[in-house]
Amino acid sequence: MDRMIGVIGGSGLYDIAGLEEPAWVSLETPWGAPSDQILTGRLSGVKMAFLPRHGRGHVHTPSSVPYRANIDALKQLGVTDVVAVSAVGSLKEAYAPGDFLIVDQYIDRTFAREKSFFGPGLVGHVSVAHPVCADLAALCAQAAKSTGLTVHEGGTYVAMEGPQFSTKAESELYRSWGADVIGMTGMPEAKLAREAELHYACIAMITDYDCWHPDHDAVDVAQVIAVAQKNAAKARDLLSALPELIAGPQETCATGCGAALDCAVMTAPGKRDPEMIHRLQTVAGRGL
Ligand SMILES: CSC[C@H]1O[C@H](OP(=O)(O)O)[C@H](O)[C@@H]1O
Ligand SMILES: Nc1ncnc2[nH]cnc12
Repeated sequence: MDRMIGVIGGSGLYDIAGLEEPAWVSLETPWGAPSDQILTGRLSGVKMAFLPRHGRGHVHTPSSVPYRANIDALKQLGVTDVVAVSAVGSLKEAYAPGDFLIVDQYIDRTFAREKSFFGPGLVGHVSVAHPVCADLAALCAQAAKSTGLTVHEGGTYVAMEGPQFSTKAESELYRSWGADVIGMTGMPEAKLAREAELHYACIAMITDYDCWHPDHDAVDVAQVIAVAQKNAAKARDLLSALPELIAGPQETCATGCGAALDCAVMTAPGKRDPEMIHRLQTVAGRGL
C-alpha cells in the first residue's frame, strides 16, 4: 500500500498551500465529527490530508479537540503517516523561539480528555514506551534540515491540560524533570495514533520561553501567535519537502507502529461488546 501523509495543523496553521486537486471533505466517525473538514489532495505525487486541529477560526480548546474522531477520520481516508504540527513553549535556554524541535518523548499531564479508543466491553492496552515513530521523525528532521530551519532532533514534550498557561512553579517543575518543550495538545493525540497503528511524529514550533525565563515574565497569546504565524511559513516549507522523502510503499518501521495491536486486546472474544467492535472497526479492526 502506498503511504499517505496526514498533517494535523496546530495554532497558526489552518491550511496548507500547493496541493494538487484540493478538496475539503466532510467525514463522520463513531466518535463524532472531527475538528473540521479535511483538505485532501496530492503533493509531489503523494496523497495528503490536512486537518486543522482546532478547526478553521480556532474554535476548539485543547480539551475540546475531538482527538479520537480526528485519528479515526484520517485513517478512514487511508492515511498511514500522521505528522502533527504544534506550537510549544520552550523549557530550555538552548531552544529559542523560532526554532523547531522533533519530539521523541512525552509526559502526559492531561486529565480531562478521552484517551483511548478502547473501553468497557472491549479492553485493550498498547505500549506507548516509544510514542513517536522513529523513522517518520527522522524524515521530518531531514525535511526540516533541507529547508534550512534550525531544528533540534529529539526532546520531551510535556502535555498540560490548559487552557491557561503554567504557573512559574509548574514551569520550574517541568524543567527540573528535564523536559524540553510544553504544549496542550500532544496527548492523547500520540497515544490514539498508536492505538490506530499509524506512524506518528510531531514537529514542535517553538513560539516562546514559557514563564520560567528571566526575560520572559509571562506567556501571552499575541506573542505566541506572532511567532506561530512566522513559523507557519517555515512549517509549510518543511511539509512541502516531506512527500519526496516519504514516497513509495509503506514499509515496516523500526518502532513497530503497525504491530501495536498484536496482543493488545484483553477481552475474551465471546465477551466483546458488539457495539464496541463496530465502533473500533476503522482504527483497530485488524486487532479484533
Ligand atoms: C495559542 S497558544 C496555546 C495553544 O497553542 C498550542 O496549540 P497546538 O498544539 O494545536 O499548536 C498549545 O498546545 C495550545 O493549544
Ligand atoms: N508556553 C506554552 N505553554 C503551553 N502551550 C503552549 N503553546 C505555545 N506556547 C505554550
